[in-house]
Amino acid sequence: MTAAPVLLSGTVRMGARTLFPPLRLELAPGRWTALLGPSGVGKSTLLRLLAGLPIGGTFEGRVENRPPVALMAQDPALLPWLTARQNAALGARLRGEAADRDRLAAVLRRTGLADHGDKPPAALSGGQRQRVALARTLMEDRALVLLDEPFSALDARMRLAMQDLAAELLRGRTVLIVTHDPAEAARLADRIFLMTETGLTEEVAPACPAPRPPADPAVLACQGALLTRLTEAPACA
Ligand SMILES: Nc1ncnc2c1ncn2[C@@H]1O[C@H](COP(=O)(O)OP(=O)(O)OP(=O)(O)O)[C@@H](O)[C@H]1O
Repeated sequence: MTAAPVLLSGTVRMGARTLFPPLRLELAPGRWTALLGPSGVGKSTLLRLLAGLPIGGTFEGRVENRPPVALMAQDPALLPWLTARQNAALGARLRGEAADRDRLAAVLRRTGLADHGDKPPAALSGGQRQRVALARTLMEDRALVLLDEPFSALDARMRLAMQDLAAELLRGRTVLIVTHDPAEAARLADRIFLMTETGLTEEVAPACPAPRPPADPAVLACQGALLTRLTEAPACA
């Protein structure tokens, strides 16, 4: 979809504090990149910069080759006065367009929300609300898709199913997923980066095509290596 890699380079200052030193993150076109790291290190801030959204601090750097973006933020941010179905179709509504009804029905069905489409967010569980936000993201036809802990509220079985669904429906897109789950990164990503206060380091992703079986030996080995690296990384101030 995107011809050139999306490239973010630069540093962020939050008041007197440098959030992260100058770094360079390159997203391979049409591939999944995973970003892991301690809480507060700046992962969501990187996503917001890639999405072209304001951040709490000052960005000294640039984003190059940014195509149209869909962002699934950590907070589902559903509109409480709309139903689950209307929230899933919000992108089209905001653009003054009619949502593709067949696609909407299919996405709601495949996210397990077919029986919940008429409910307001307040009548949904946390995992259901997260799936509405996922459905909203999957409804968008964007070359760059940014996912901030998109499956964190889901039970193990649903998490695997939604990972498979996202891998299927986002095939060919450039995807950056922020996750605290090493197993998720090992299943889904073509490239994996660990973010610490000293910058980014690349970890080796399994070579076989994603989505990978969760018990694949290469996935388990990658998961273990990531977990070790994460437990060694210093916590953020
Ligand atoms: N709007 C803001 N104003 C001031 N500080 C902010 C703002 N947004 C984020 N920060 C600070 O920037 C730092 C990085 O936040 P960010 O949300 O990017 O971290 P993260 O790595 O995504 O964390 P987590 O894994 O907990 O989601 C944190 O110390 C946070 O408190």
